This record gives sequence, C-alpha cells and structure tokens, in this order.
Amino acid sequence: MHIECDDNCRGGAGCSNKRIQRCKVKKVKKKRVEKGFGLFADEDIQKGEYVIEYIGKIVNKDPENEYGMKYKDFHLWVDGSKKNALAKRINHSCDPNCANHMWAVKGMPRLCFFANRNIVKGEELTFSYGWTLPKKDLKRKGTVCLCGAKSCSGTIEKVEIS
Ligand SMILES: C[S@@+](CC[C@H](N)C(=O)[O-])C[C@H]1O[C@@H](n2cnc3c(N)ncnc32)[C@H](O)[C@@H]1O
Repeated sequence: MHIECDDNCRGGAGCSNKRIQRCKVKKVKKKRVEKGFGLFADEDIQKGEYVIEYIGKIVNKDPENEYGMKYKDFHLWVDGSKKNALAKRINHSCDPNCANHMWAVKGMPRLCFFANRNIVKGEELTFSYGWTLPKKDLKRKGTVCLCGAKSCSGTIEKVEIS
C-alpha cells in the first residue's frame, strides 16, 4: 500500500505527496461506447500521474455486481453501483493505460487510478479488471472483451487455474 503524507509532514503546503487528499484529479468525460459508457481523458495525462479515485460505499462482502472493487489483501470492497461517480465507467482492456492502486490517505484506504503510460486527450481510460471465472463454473462463458487490443485475450475474465 502507498501512503500519502499527512498534515505533519515536513513538505508542508508544497508537498507533492498529497494529490489524493487535495483532489488533484484529471479532467475526464463520460461517453457512450459499445461497452455501455466509457471514461475518456479530457486533457493529456503523463505516465505516473494520478487520474481519479474509485468512489462508492465501503462494504465487507462482495457486492456481486459489476461495480464492486476489492481492496487488495483486505476483506473490503468499494461498491460503486449506487454512486453516480465517474470512475465506475472505466472499462477493461487487455492492454490498459491505467492501473488502480490502494493508498492510505490520512489513515483511510482509498482506491485510485494512475496512468501507466502517457495518455492523450480523447483517449479512453482503461484498466485490467483482473476478474476470474472459477474453473468449476464451466457452464459460464466469460464476457466477450471488446477492448480491441492486439493482445486481447477474448474475454474479460480469466479462467482460474485451480
Ligand atoms: C464497471 S462497468 C464499466 C462501465 C460500463 N461500461 C458502464 O456503462 O457502466 C463493467 C461492465 O462494462 C462492460 N465492459 C467493460 N469493459 C469491457 C470490455 N473490454 N469489453 C466488453 N464489455 C466491457 C461489461 O459489461 C462490464 O460488466
């Protein structure tokens, strides 16, 4: 987990490690695409920059909807289904331009997206969902992936090995 500085840090007002608490989010736009809605960059974004936070209700069981996002290593999820927040519109790609990381901000865990390469204005923001399909669940087919990447694996979900 990454940790943001708090009010006692030596950097004070000039500290660059307070991006999330200062809501230094990028300009983004929601648009209709063949996957429902998608989220698009409305300005150029540099590799490594903070893009947006995944917001929702924090719950202690899997909400079992497409907007549930798990905190890695914790039995906690963010359920974005009821919130009209933009980050829940980010679609999956097999070759994503963003990644989500867990940050501790003033002692609280937050799920945030960062650019993993330079992104130009107008480009769709994507991340790798990491969804899995249990091997025992052979009757279910995965969701056909429409990411269009050369490296596309065909479905959003990967089949679990064991
Ligand atoms: C968290 S939502 C993403 C936003 C969604 N498109 C919407 O309109 O709210 C996840 C759902 O979006 C769709 N989706 C996301 N990425 C996709 C992809 N690469 N190919 C096909 N459908 C995708 C699937 O229906 C998935 O269950």
